[in-house]
Amino acid sequence: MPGTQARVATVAIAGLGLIGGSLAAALRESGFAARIVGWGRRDTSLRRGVELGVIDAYTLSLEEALAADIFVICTPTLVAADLLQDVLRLTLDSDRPPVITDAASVKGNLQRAALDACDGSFPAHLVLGHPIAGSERSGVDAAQADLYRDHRVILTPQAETDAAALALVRDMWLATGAEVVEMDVARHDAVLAATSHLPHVLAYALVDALARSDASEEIFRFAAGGFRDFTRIASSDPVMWRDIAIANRPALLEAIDQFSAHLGELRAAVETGDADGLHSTFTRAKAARDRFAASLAERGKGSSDAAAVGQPETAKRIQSQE
Ligand SMILES: NC(=O)C1=CN([C@@H]2O[C@H](COP(=O)(O)OP(=O)(O)OC[C@H]3O[C@@H](n4cnc5c(N)ncnc54)[C@H](O)[C@@H]3O)[C@@H](O)[C@H]2O)C=CC1
Ligand SMILES: O=C(O)C(=O)Cc1ccc(O)cc1
Repeated sequence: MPGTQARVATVAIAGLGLIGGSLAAALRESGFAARIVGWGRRDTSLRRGVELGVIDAYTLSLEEALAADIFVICTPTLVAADLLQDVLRLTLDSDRPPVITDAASVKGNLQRAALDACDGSFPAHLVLGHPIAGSERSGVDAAQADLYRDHRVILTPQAETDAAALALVRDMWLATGAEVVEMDVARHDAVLAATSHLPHVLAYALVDALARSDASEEIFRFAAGGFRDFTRIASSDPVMWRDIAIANRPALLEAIDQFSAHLGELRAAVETGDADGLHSTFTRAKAARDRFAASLAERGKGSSDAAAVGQPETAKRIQSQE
């Protein structure tokens, strides 16, 4: 941003897809960093990132990327754990390591990876994070500078976390227009298992079950808006969700089991024609969903639910900022 002093010289983004590309674009637009550099193992998305004006430059050298002030891991969840270990091993003895952070959807596996790489002590320069914003799309071409605006970002600092590192990561996300909250790692993984990972598993399961049924052609031909709304997230990237399901196994199993028990109760109500039971479940759920929709509207995410989750129809495509 012309005339504004950048908070840091360089932010390096590892994994320039939807999430990394949107962060890069937002930070460029806000002037938070003087320079945004992409890092990856192959240059395809990185070259595209420069073309789109999302990043200033890129490197395939991890050592070079680690010269940045902040190194943000935005790769799929299981890759993130391996990369985090490489990065921690390379920076542990450094006098001036970059602040390391990430955007992955599960935090427990990264916390364990960090402890493993650092002989059981949590590194002070690591701040694990998770933006609660995104969509079913992936890749740098889907990046949006306003993806995080008015959305929450969860940071999970530990007792060992350096206060200045935490403040820097907090400021980085605030510069994207997000609201930053802090949470315990286990709590994060339990809450996200229920509100994000379970719904994705259910959407994939429903679409897969119907697609494999004998009447699938007819079923999809007559599916209406409700089916489309319920199943949008089954268009999400299978690699990303495979990684999330594996990384968050205990919490996701708990969420699936609780939901299965609830579905079993609903099944019994349908079987026995328990009109009161069905009516009270649906009434409770409607009230909860209406409260949720109202709170989204209040937080200023636009007039529709679609805007709240960053659907493509509402996406502002990245314009070249060169
Ligand atoms: N898509 C979403 O709505 C959200 C995703 N997340 C998390 O953010 C992370 C990134 O997700 P997206 O941006 O959606 O995925 P994406 O597929 O759009 O981008 C991932 C990027 O990582 C790179 N990558 C893959 N394997 C790599 C490797 N071995 N080494 C280096 N780079 C590699 C890819 O080339 C790509 O540029 C994931 O951990 C995901 O769980 C978090 C919040 C929302
Ligand atoms: O597409 C959607 O509605 C999402 O739920 C986006 C999303 C995906 C993964 C996350 O960890 C957080 C948000």
